[in-house]
Amino acid sequence: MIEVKDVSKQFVLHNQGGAVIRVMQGASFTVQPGECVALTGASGAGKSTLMRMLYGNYRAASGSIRIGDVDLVEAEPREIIALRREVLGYVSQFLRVVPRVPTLQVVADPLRALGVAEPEAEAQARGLLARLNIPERLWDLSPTTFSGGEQQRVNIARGFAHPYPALLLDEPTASLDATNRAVVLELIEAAKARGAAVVGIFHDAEARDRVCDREIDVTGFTPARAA
Ligand SMILES: Nc1ncnc2c1ncn2[C@@H]1O[C@H](COP(=O)(O)OP(=O)(O)OP(=O)(O)O)[C@@H](O)[C@H]1O
Repeated sequence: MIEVKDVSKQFVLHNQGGAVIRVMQGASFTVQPGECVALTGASGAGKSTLMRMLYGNYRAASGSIRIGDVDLVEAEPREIIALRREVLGYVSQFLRVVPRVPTLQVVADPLRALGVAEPEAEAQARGLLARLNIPERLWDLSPTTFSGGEQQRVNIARGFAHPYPALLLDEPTASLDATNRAVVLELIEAAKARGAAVVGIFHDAEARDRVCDREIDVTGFTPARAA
């Protein structure tokens, strides 16, 4: 489902004399449906950079990243947008939303974009918000003023609303208490059970050990080591 082959990445710092920073070389791995893989490695090793390439925010310098039937290295922006709508979900650590949009709508939006009928999209959003213990009195408010943990749970509800075949998770349990952390781990396990291919960064080692089948240490892809 997710197939990364010989990916390299470098950054050119145009405002610093065109300095070139080579951060990745020869990154190759596959994630099967129903499998969860954790990206590990020391700070600065390239976990976030790899995640951004998997989501299509950064373009790899070479190699291929196949998710579904799209190669993110070659894809046109409209193909990436379609992939994100239908196939590739992403739960980032922080919620980014359009101001003044109510929470219920924030969570139901990905379903509406897929053509799911309004009552069904809203019912699904309500179910997830309740499961993630967001008080019902908050559902009609914009999440911009919510606490860090509340915002993260809204983000998780949004990311799990549609059964994406591929899912990227950036520290999905970072700001959560024990109860909500357990709910998120159950959601990840359920996604795997229905066949999602999951890649995540988990600094929460216990969570990682529970839901991940395998770890990939991205230090193995840093140019000095890979050379
Ligand atoms: N936009 C960018 N421009 C220039 N260099 C960058 C950029 N993004 C990342 N880097 C560099 O790439 C390297 C990898 O960074 P990255 O954020 O991917 O590491 P990480 O493993 O996610 O670290 P952490 O665990 O601290 O978040 C670092 O040396 C960083 O400075």
